Amino acid sequence: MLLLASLAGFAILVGLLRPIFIYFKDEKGLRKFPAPSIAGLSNWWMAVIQFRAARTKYVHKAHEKLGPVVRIQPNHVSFTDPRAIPDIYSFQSGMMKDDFYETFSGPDQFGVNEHSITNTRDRLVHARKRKFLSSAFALKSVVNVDPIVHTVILKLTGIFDGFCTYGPPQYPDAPKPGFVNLYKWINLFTYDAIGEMAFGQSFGFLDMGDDLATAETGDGKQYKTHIIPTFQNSSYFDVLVATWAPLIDQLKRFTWFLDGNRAGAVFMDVCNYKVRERMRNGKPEGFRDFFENFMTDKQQGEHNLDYSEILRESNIMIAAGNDTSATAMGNVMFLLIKHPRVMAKLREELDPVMPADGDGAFAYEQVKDLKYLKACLDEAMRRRPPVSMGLPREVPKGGATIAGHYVAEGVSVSVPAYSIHHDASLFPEPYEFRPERWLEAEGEQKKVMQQNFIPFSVGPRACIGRNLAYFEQQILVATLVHRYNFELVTPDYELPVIERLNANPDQLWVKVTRRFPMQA
Ligand code: HEM
Repeated sequence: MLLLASLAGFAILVGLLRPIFIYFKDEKGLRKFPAPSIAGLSNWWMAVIQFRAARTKYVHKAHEKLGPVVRIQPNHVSFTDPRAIPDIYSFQSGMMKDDFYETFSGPDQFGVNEHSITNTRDRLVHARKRKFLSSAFALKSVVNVDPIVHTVILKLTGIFDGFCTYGPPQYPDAPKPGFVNLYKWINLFTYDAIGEMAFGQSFGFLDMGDDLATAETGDGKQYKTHIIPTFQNSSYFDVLVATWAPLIDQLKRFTWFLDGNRAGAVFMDVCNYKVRERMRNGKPEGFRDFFENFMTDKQQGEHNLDYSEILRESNIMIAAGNDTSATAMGNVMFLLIKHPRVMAKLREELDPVMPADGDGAFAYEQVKDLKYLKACLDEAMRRRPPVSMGLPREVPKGGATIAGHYVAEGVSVSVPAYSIHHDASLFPEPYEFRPERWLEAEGEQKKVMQQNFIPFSVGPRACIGRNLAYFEQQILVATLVHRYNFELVTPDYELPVIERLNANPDQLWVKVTRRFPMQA
């Protein structure tokens, strides 16, 4: 007994002393970088700020206090010097995604552990996937689905028109009667839209007014799940666990009973159902959905992907295609409602474009070149980037010089988009929501702004869905702004951020009324 207690005591002592020993030994020369609290010594500082769903906020504060280079984990250095963007993310940097991304892998319902385009760390595997997926998201493919998305927008406007006439249902969690959670409705829209665009079949969430999705296990059992909280729980849990990247597998094994741990598998079951449904139904009539685009090339040659890969990449289309876009649209709507001057100016641009006998939903052709609309979208993604945190990359063999600082190989490095977007030397008065800055800037200033605007990241791992993201925002935001007035619960309401993987807005309760008489 005594021997056991001594062994346990010894193990605890080693567990406590090891990080201190590593810290002072400083083999990678990281002690020269300042660190907030115990971040240089232990991963607990990161774990706590992730647990609070506020990683970027605390990393940003650490930079404000300690300067442009900060050690935010024992093996992770964060940079807010803009020179670090190409040094870390460009093609030439030679950096790959680090082991943080392993948290998004694991066996699927058939026991296969296939990496997706977003989390593979293998250069060749990534290049192959990027090639067959990029045609699915090319601007031409996106524009092709405009009539399909149009019908989904009309469904949403039909529902909102009903709210304006009869009042919305009584939501028990609404802070005031007659208010609706705009962010939730936008998220129902993004699911239905990606269902149509990617698989030729909507999720049917707008019709239900709810996010209850069908899921299918590997052995064919079907069940229902609320997909929005499922995805949110899963990404919150995965990112928290990734704090201890080398221990991800063990941590997941010992936390099997937590909802967040199980949520990833449930989300995969929803994707499995969607893919199986698409395979049963065959291709949709009249247009090429993204599924067909990535299964075959332009000459109709089959890519011959195996089911695990089809499932993984479909999962990414559903996950990446929803949460970021809904976040961006929730944010821009909130910022427009908060800034009536900007809203009025945007309407001046939109009103003449919608014909008097139009159906109320903008077509892509009508909005694609509207400059003020684009400036509003960019300004919102600058102020509230949907992916705010620094995306970690691993310094390759031989080390690297980042923004003038030598960093040893194997160290994780990152640049948080939020901090770059709020650097006053790049974006004057950075906390102001002023879309005009994108139209007024000229010459060198314009170049600086464009180079340091990184909501979609840059380089080989930059967002592949950027065209789709702008397309959805342009048509939906234009339609909502043109057709409705929105009122916040109180004019001074500030929309909180809940940072899981993406920096999601909290609930956005608004009162919706029609701008024009009901016939338009
Ligand atoms: C406003 C909306 C969006 C934002 C802000 C956004 C942002 C980003 C960012 C920052 C990355 C880099 C992630 C990393 O390095 O870990 C990324 C990658 C990616 N995004 Fe998006 N995204 C958006 C919409 C979409 C959409 C609509 C899709 C497609 C359905 C999509 C698909 C992807 C994919 C597949 C990757 C991985 C690319 C690769 O590793 O080669 N995204 N996105």
